[in-house]
Amino acid sequence: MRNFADILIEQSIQKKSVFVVGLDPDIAFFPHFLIKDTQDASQEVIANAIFQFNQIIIDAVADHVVAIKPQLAYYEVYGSHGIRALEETIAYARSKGLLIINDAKRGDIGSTSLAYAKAFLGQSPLSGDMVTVNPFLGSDGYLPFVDVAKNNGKGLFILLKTSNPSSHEIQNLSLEDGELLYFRIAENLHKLSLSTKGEHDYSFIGTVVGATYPLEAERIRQFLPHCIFLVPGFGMQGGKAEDLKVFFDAKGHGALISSSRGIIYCYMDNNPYWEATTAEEMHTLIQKAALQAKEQINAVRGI
Ligand SMILES: O=c1ccn([C@@H]2O[C@H](COP(=O)(O)O)[C@@H](O)[C@H]2O)c(=O)[nH]1
Repeated sequence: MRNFADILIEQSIQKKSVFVVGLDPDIAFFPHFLIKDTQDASQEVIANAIFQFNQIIIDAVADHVVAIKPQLAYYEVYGSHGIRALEETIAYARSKGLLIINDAKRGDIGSTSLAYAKAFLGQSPLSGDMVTVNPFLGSDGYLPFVDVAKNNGKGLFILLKTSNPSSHEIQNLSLEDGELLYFRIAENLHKLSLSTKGEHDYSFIGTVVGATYPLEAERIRQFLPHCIFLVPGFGMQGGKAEDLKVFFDAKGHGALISSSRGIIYCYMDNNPYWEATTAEEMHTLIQKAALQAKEQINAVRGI
């Protein structure tokens, strides 16, 4: 049956891109034309600057990315104003034809997970197309996301092997039978993916695998042929384009590669005067960085 993975794959074929830009707005790195006084500005002023920043990025990357990935923490920190900026960003990205991955990493007891799932995959103004989900409360924590995604034609990414340096502390713990914890979660995911495959043979239930762990990714890719990988950690965290091949299937599908700071703050690179960057300069530099990243990734995919 047709599912959200079909939409994702068809859009990435049409745009010739599996690249995703993360929207992690930190006003400490905003040029002065967006905000000058970061200490005393009201939350409303900050939220307006965040939306303006995001609009510039979305305009610059829209031709080169299949989705944007707002990181919820950067909006929640400004309370209701921040959430308003997020809602405006989601609506703006949609108007440019982009898919939206809310990087929220939610997961709770079943009843609360259901509420989270409705917030991020239902009819709420916060709702995107996909959401990241923390599986560490067990299946009653993530199954509500699966149900709501299925009923609304959307998708989710369950954390498996995250990109951060200490991810091994918990995710690589050895279980009694010698299996690693993250791999046990992969076994559950595989079962779910078999019964939720779409026309392109991928489930709408994907998984997060960091670009910083290509060895693990190779094994996970073989074991989970029906799950799309969301791959953060490319760029700023050290994930390299040349290591990305193992994240894809033989057709160059099956993974979305995401970068946040490496793209959205590229105007700071080697520029001691970055605070004076103009909107036009920001647009040009970010567009160039997104195009370059897309092409590097496509080269590895053989596209
Ligand atoms: O394993 C994970 C899961 C999520 N993230 C998030 O992705 C971005 C990465 O930002 P960069 O600037 O490209 O390093 C950030 O929002 C993380 O919270 C991750 O890094 N790793």
